[in-house]
Order: sequence, then structure tokens, then C-alpha cells
Amino acid sequence: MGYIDRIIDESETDFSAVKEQANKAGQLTTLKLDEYLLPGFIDLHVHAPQWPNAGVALDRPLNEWLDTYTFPLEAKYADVDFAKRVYDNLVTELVGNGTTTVLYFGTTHNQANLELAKACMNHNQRGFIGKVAMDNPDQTPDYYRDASAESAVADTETFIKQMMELNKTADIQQTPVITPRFVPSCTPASLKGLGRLARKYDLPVQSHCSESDWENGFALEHYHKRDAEVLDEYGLLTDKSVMAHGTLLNQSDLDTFKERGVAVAHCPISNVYFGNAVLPVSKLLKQNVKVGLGTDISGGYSPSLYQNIRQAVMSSRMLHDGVNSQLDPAQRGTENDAISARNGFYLATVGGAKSLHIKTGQIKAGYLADLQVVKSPMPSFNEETMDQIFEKIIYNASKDDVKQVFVQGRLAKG
Ligand SMILES: O=c1[nH]c(=O)c2nc[nH]c2[nH]1
Repeated sequence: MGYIDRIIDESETDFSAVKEQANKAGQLTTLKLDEYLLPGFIDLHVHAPQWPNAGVALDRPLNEWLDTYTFPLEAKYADVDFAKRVYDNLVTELVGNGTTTVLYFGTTHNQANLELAKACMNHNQRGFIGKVAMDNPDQTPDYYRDASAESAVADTETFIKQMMELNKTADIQQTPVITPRFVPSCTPASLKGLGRLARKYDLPVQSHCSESDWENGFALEHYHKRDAEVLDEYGLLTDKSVMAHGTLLNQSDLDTFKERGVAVAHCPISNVYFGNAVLPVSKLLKQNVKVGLGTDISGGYSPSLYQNIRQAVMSSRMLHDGVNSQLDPAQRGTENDAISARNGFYLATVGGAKSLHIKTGQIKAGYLADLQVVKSPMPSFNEETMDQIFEKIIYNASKDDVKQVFVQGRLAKG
């Protein structure tokens, strides 16, 4: 149930019969002339508790931003009613923007994290959800931290079991994810314990890696290693790992990612504010490193992957051409090719699906029926090719243009 059975063309002999049968069963959806069917999007990086801050507080570098705005907000999720209110609204918004699968960071609080899973179930969204582990007293505040490495690991294991229980009543399965916040927030003991859990339960892992000068420098200063090496040492880089940002990954990190099958969640809007560099997406794709797209709410201000595709294209063009007008054109740019709207769309669909090992992101027999019906947002004055219509949608669609959303064939919007 929930998979695309067949793509049938009008020219096929049984087309009319199949259509009639679907109609009789009340299962026929007919698109209007200006509507198009696209695969649902996969958002590879969302901090669910940060939704109330989306669109504010982007005026400080990462470490100050965490301490000043983000940790105080995340601490509020000890209040389960607050969590319910925010998570219901967030999941509605993401589905509304055509996003059918999301890889979420929760908070340290398991009850709130379970509310996020329930919101996904209620709105027919596929969630991958992590209880955030952060136990390092030097880098986290008293009011928002796991009490110890042991409790960070034990609470993660409890959350895994709670999610397994919840899934017994779920139409769309929700997956628990091992979630060390990032190297600075965790102690070696919690990283080690979480690596053990990832192996024991064969679960996805998510974290942040090489995401800013400060964070990159932290691992070098405290471990005398790159943060990718630290995560690898504790068994946290696997073919089910998704690492956010990666703007400062070097070639040896990329080789490790390739070898282990680790995916990068590219968060182009957030990277403008916190990344200190632009992720060279075309270079990663050429090297067969898996890459998907993330909104990174609230480091990224927008819940729309359409907006993030646009920013991914624009950032890649600036990376290619360079930005310092005082340099000669030959010195100004880099060798990294700019990416296209199609490449961005690939990241938001196939790239995300490969990163999470799910059969979705393509409209093909045997793939999950995760779909969005999008109305063309722009007028057309001449006959246009499908490519032109596609580009207009990618560059201009907003939430209001996403008319219907299906996840595993179940209506989630519209
Ligand atoms: O963009 C980010 N958002 C966060 O919440 C975070 N925590 C660690 N590193 C982070 N980066």
C-alpha cells in the first residue's frame, strides 16, 4: 500500500478502463490544465523546536546564536503543551510547502519529541526524529543539557523504544534517529555511547559537521582532529549518517564521507548566515558524495525547499564567479561549477531519498506515492516547453501554489 503501481499513458489500450475503474472507486484525481504533479520534497535538516524563531535572530555567529537565542527556546520544550502547539503548526506548514519527508532534530525532552512524532502521524508526514544529545557542561547551559553522558545515551535508547511502540499504530512509519547535536555539545563518553546505539539498532545518525569556522576550530583545539574524524572514531559516520552543512569539509573529509556512504544536508539559506563559506555542491556530486537539501529551520528562515533550491543555485553561482570585485576575473572565482534549478530539484528529491534510503523522490512504478500537485505560479504568453514550465515553478512557486500533497498515497494537504 502507498506505492506507485504503474505509470499509464493515454496511448495504452487499457488507459480508459483503468481511468474509469479509478473514477468509480472514487480514487480519480484530475489535475487542472495549469497543474503539475511533482515528487514530494525531502527536507534533510530541520530543528523542529526552533520554528518559533524562524525569520528572527540571525544577527550573531553560530556559538553566540546558540547561547543567546536557541538554547533558551529549546529549553521551553520541557512544557509538553507548548511542544504540541508548535509541532502541530510546524508539520502543517512543512506539508503545506510540499515536503513529505523530514529529518528532524527534536530537543533533549522525550515527551516533546514524541509529540513531534504524533504531529507527523496526524498530518501524514514521514518523520525521522532525533532526541538531541548534548551533555558537555563546557558548551551547554545548566538549564538545557543532558544530566550526564549515561543519561544522554539511556534517554536516546528509551526514545527509540517509545518510537517503536508508537509505530505500532502508525500508518506512516516514524523513524528514531541517533542525534549527537555536534562535537562541541557532546562529551567523548556520549559520542561513544551513541555510536554503540547506532550499531545496536542499525539506525540513522544525524549531526552537524564542518559547519563554521568556530565549530571546525573547536574539534581541532580540543581533539587535535577534524570533527569528521572525531565522529568517525566513535562510529557515527555510517551509510545512514546525514551531516548538516559541511561548508568547511576538506578533501580528506570528503574521502571519508564517500568511503562510509555519509550524506551531506546542504542548507544554503542557513549557510549564508552561519556557514562562513559556500558548500561546493557540484564538487561533492562529481565525487559521488550523497547530498540532499535542508531548510535548517531556524538557522534558515524559510520552511520552503523551493526557496532553498533557489538559494542553492544563487550561492553556487557566487562561488563560481567569486565575490571580490577588487580581484581580476581570473582570480576572483573558483573551479566549482554553478548548479542549475534541476540540480537543486534533484537535491530536494532524489538526493534526500538516497540519503535516507527510502524509495521516494521519483514518480516511478515501485516508488512511494509521495507527491505534490503544483499550480504553475506564472502566466504564460507563448507556448512553453515542459522545461520552461518546470523552471518557472521552481523559481516562483510558493505554499499557495502547492494545491495537494500525498504521502504514501494518503492525502496530507488539499
Ligand atoms: O544551524 C545550526 N543550528 C543548530 O541548532 C545547531 N546546533 C549546533 N550546530 C547548529 N547549527
